[in-house]
Order: sequence, then C-alpha cells, then structure tokens
Amino acid sequence: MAMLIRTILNEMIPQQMQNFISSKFFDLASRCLSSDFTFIIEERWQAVNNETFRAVEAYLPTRIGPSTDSLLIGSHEPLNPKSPPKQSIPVDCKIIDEFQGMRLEWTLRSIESKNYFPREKRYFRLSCKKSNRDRVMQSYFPHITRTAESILNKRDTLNIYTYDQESSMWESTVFKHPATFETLAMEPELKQSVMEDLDSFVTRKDFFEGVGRAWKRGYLLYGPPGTGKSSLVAAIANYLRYNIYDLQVQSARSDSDLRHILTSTTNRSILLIEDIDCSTKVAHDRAKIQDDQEDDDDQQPNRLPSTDPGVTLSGLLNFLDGLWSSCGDERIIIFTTNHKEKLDPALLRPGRMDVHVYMGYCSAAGFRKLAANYLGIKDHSSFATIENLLENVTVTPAEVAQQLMKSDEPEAVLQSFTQFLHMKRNEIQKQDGKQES
Ligand SMILES: Nc1ncnc2c1ncn2[C@@H]1O[C@H](COP(=O)(O)OP(=O)(O)OP(=O)(O)O)[C@@H](O)[C@H]1O
Repeated sequence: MAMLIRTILNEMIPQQMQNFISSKFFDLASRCLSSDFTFIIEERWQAVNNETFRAVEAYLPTRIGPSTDSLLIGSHEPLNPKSPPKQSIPVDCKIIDEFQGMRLEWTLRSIESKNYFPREKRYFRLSCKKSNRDRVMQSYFPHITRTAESILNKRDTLNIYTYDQESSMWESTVFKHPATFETLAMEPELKQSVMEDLDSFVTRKDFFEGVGRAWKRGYLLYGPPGTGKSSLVAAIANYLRYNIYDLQVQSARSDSDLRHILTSTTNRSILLIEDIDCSTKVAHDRAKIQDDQEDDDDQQPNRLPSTDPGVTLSGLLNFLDGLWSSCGDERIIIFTTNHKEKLDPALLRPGRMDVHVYMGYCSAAGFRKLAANYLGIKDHSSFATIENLLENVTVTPAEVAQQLMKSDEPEAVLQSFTQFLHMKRNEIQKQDGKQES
C-alpha cells in the first residue's frame, strides 16, 4: 500500500515541490524537537544605534575563558613589555558564559552586503535553553547592562570618531589628548562656570525628563584662532570621560544622510562640529546670504541656481531641538567658530546652543597658568612687566605657548618673551601712528 502511494505521489508531485515540502517538514520537526532558543542582537535598532549591542560589546570581553578558541589582540600604546595587549572578540568566535546556573553561548557574526550601507552588518547571537528564555530576558540582560555601564564609566581610553563617507560608517581612533581643565589657560570664573554647568548637566537626568526636554546640552565655543577652543573640547571629553564624534558637515550628502550619521552616535558622547561658519552654508545668517545672492544675481543674471543638495539649516536644527533631538541621551553638542557674527541667529538661540563660551586673547591669569604648565614656575620678577604688556598687546594663548616652549631655561624664556611682547607693542603703536597720520 505504502509503495503504491509513494509511486502515485512521485508521479503526481514534481521533484522540486517534493524537495521543498520535505525541507519544510524537517525544519519544523527540528524546531519542535530542539531545546535551544536564540536571541539576535543587531548593531542598529529601529534606525538608531542599538544600546544592547553596545552593552554586550563591552561586557563579553570580560567573559573570555578557557573555552574561547580565538581572540583579537592589539594595542595602541608603544610596546610596553610589562602590560599585556588588549583583547577583543573576533567574528565567529564562541564565548561561553555562565549566569545563575544557565549556560549561555555567544557568537559575533558579520554579513557583508553589496547593495546597502553600511557594507558590514554585525550582530550577536545568543543561544540558551528554551526553558531559560524568560530568565535571560528578566535577569541576564539587565545584568549585562549594569556591568557594561560600570565598565564604560571606568574606561581608561576614550575614542574619537570621524565619519567615513565611503563606507558610511564612523571610524574610531584612540583619543589621548593631554588637555584638562587644570592645564587650560582661561579666566578662572569662566572655567569654573563651565565645569559647574557640565556637573549639573550629567546629574540632572530626572530634571530633563521632568521638564519634557531631551537630555542634551549645546555649547558654542567662539573666539580667534589659537585661543584654545579645541583644547577646551578635549578638556571636556577628558573631564566627563565621553567619546568624541567629530563631524564635518560636508560628509553628509543630504538631511537624511545627516540623520543616519547622527543616529549612529552613542549616548554619553560629544558631537563636535568645528568651524561651523566654514562647514556649510546652512550655518550662515540667512539674511546676509540672501543679500549676497541678490548682489551676485545682479552681476550674473544668467547664472543657474545652486543645485548643491547638501545639508539644510532645518535638517541641522531638527537634530538640535526638533523631533529628532530626542534620539539618544546624555549628549553634548559642541560647535566652534572664529566668527560668531556670521552664524544664523536660529542656531544660536537657547535650546540649540545653551552655553556660549568666548575664548579670548591671553590675559594675566592665562599667562600665569601657561607659565606654570610650561616652565613650572608660579611667580617671577618679570611677571609684573609681562602682565602690564599683556594689557596693551593681543596675543593668543597658542602664541604664548609657542614662546614658552623655546627653551627649558625659565630665565631665558621669560626674557625673550618680554622682548617679543615689547616688539608686538611697538608694531601696534607704529600702526596706530600711521592710521592717525
Ligand atoms: N587657552 C589655552 N590654554 C592652554 N593652551 C592653549 C590655549 N589656547 C591655545 N593653547 C595652545 O595652542 C594650541 C592651539 O590651540 P587650539 O587648537 O585649542 O586653538 P583653537 O582656538 O581651537 O584654534 P583654531 O580656531 O585655529 O582651531 C594648543 O595645542 C595649545 O597647546
């Protein structure tokens, strides 16, 4: 009877259909009989960075054990025979973790796509017993999040990311900038107020939630070149232990590209947009641009309108305090510029740039700080003369730093620095004289 039925089926159902049915049947049977359950944790979740992925990424290297059969090894420090290299998890490597009697098997996977950006898509695969599924959700994942948070808070290295347009991904490098609030030459009251503002920002999660605002803070650092704007950004990153995402607005081809770029940044980070006045037309005062365009159009009436898609001001503003601003927590956005007056007033209003910090020319207090940093001295007989000269001469802290680096001998350095200031003052007096005549 069975042979008869099989012959009839073979006759009536084509071979391909038979293969399909049998493969589906075996799939179903193996799924019903298997006692394993799999969690998949992808790098992105609903169009933004997946924080669970980040947490697992930080947690798993602490679970490398004897059963691990391969490791990524590397170091970004000059070779030091005493310190072992850092460990990370390679693709396809299996990590076995134990938690409250459960056996958990992790693997990092990667798939390449030719059609989509980013080209590489990574995800973690976690296998456990089907019966442990609820316990994994309720106890194991919160344990990973807690552990990862304490690891990330104590991390000894910071990263700086730059956006690579080719691969549509942020690329990271270790950030080791020596600038701190201690080494910065700034007016003491200004420095104090910036530090207090940062302290209050990081501890006021509930306040931001309570008043219905995204947990973000915008800073505008402005002032002439060489006055320490970049150094202040480094000092803020070192103070808060935040990574820096250094964005060139030109890397974004459109507003939607910008959205993708910005949603790929992580929490507890600084988004830095340097020289915003040079970055893009979006930042410029629209009234001034319109005037300039009208002038240009008068001179070249046949010129085609600009077709450069780029990022628009509204695209950028949407991220600063529009609907998209609520993506992510504990973010600091810092803009730097040498020409604050060129920026569109829409960018400058509170909520977008909450704190404006003017980094100015070197003052007496700034000079004393630099002398302590570079020469290791707190006072000297020449300080009074130098401070007197600094009242009439404009020098940037970068220029002062350059002068103070000339030698290791404080006497000689201070003497040549005094001469340098005298020379500058004479030049200014000459120019003033010319203008008057
Ligand atoms: N306020 C400062 N305190 C300590 N060092 C400073 C300060 N300002 C400048 N310097 C020194 O000058 C160098 C250049 O400074 P920095 O790049 O921070 O200036 P900037 O204002 O960002 O300049 P730019 O506008 O050209 O980017 C720094 O490496 C640092 O050594």
